Amino acid sequence: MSDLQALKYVARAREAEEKRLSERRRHVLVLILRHLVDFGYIESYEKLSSESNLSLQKADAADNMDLLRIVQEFEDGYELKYNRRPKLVKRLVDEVVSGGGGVRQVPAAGNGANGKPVGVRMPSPGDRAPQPPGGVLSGMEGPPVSGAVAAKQRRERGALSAEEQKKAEQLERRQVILNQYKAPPEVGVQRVGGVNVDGRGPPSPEGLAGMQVKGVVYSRNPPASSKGAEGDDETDSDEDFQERFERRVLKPLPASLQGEMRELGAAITRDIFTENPNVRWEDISGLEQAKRLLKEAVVQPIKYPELFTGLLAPWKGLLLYGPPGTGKTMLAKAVATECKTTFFNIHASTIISKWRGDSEKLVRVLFELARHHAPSTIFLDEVDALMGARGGEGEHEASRRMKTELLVQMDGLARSNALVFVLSATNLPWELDMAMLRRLEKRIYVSLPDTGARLRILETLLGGRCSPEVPLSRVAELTEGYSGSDVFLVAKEAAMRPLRRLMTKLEAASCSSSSSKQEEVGVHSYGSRTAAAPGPHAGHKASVPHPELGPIEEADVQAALTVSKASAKQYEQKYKLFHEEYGQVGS
Ligand SMILES: Nc1ncnc2c1ncn2[C@@H]1O[C@H](COP(=O)(O)OP(=O)(O)OP(=O)(O)O)[C@@H](O)[C@H]1O
Repeated sequence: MSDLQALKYVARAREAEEKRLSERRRHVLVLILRHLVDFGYIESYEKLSSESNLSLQKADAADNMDLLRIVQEFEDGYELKYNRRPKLVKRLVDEVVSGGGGVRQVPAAGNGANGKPVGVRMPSPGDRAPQPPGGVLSGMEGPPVSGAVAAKQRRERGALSAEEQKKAEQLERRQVILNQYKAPPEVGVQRVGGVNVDGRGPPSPEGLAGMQVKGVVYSRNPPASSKGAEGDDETDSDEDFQERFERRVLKPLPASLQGEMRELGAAITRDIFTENPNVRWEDISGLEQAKRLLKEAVVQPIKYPELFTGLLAPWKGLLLYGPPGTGKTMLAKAVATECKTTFFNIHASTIISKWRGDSEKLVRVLFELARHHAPSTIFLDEVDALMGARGGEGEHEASRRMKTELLVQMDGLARSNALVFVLSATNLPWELDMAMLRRLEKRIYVSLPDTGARLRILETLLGGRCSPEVPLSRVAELTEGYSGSDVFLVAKEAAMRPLRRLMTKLEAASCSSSSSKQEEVGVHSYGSRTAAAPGPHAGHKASVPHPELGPIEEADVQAALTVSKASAKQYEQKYKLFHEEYGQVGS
């Protein structure tokens, strides 16, 4: 097998394993959601649902499957195998644990004194290790891990035969492996969104309003960020996207985010792309070099991290700059569609207006979340609005602090190995703060489209709608200086014209039909009151033939060209100058 194939194989295997893990995590969450609803813990359901972006409308426990049944089957299977009931839950307060060598007092966890959150306890040597991946039932294979601890103690006392010794070593190795799967403290199911889900605490009666508990009819809206993800018409690629999204976002917020920071974290999570933006590289006409560079900078380092190390470590800050409407946002969306990263779509206004005064904290939380959900891309659209030159007249103190924080976070990224990229876009690159520009080390010029790219946009939009006489290549030449968005407007204007002609015909036809209807009704009503029955055209327009939408003619395109002008030409020179001075690549 060649090195390249081997790398591909490793990358694919890693992806498959990640996929399995994410699916299992998702299944557990769905089962918990179902359990909460079945037992009336509606507030807890709501919290978990919004935190995990899952709802029972989207996925439910399979028939005859619920958490209680799984636990019962596990207990029964365990008992059958080891002749005793498994211990599933341990009390954390003043519990007396009998270990191999005596009696030990477990301190109450999370009382504030030890700084640990409530309900989370650091592992101690006597703990039973968590089950390995593969589901609760597969965890039954092999003796319980506490056996490894006991064996170790006996071995230390020299009380083991050679064979027992070997077995003990195997058990220890197994424990080490199992420990690798130990859930980080924040993943504990004992507290979800600050709510106990261990069956204690009363269900909230008001939370039950509007909710049919069995077979859930959940009347409230799902969280905004999950809207659209539940559509029926998802294609395969959308499912892939959704799966990737869930793989990252189902992870609860990091435990380090507490109180106010947790709220900010939840707000930012809503800015993660939950729907597939569905922009493929091939949807973007031209800009071949920009596409290639983006792939090289973001896609490949994630796919082949082994190759992008040391000197070849990926760029962490990227800037797309160029005239408005040239496809910068499209490029970013293609990154979101095609790259397997969590995509934080951050508009300058999200950080500035919504969080006035809190922007600095928001930036910190944003980067923390991006690391938490890595590999991630933070897309900062209109980055000039966020990171204009500092120290300007009338600059607000809060804005200055936010900018400094952004720079600090960018520095942190550059130093770390976390696969987090900052992809930013601007129409006004010369207004960017110099320190920020320096940190956006890969600067990609997204220029006005050339003739070939304009022709491709026109063909994509108008192909099949135009009469064969329309010379699209000539139109492409005539639109020199137009941005992709300007070309789109020309195409739209041209396509509107046959529609207007059709509308005129339809209106005329419906006028003549209603006047003939009036005439008929009039004749009857003048004749006799009882004969005023509707005529053949009354009440519907069945006899009016529907004119067809004709093709776009050359005159339509000419007319469209006279009303849609190039909007972005005036700054072309300025972009070129900036590109020569600071840009690294043309497109
Ligand atoms: N290269 C392109 N290929 C196909 N369509 C394009 C291209 N460039 C622009 N367009 C069209 O123009 C529209 C606007 O593009 P986009 O929003 O990506 O531009 P932008 O550079 O981000 O603009 P702004 O800087 O004003 O935000 C797109 O929705 C698309 O219809």
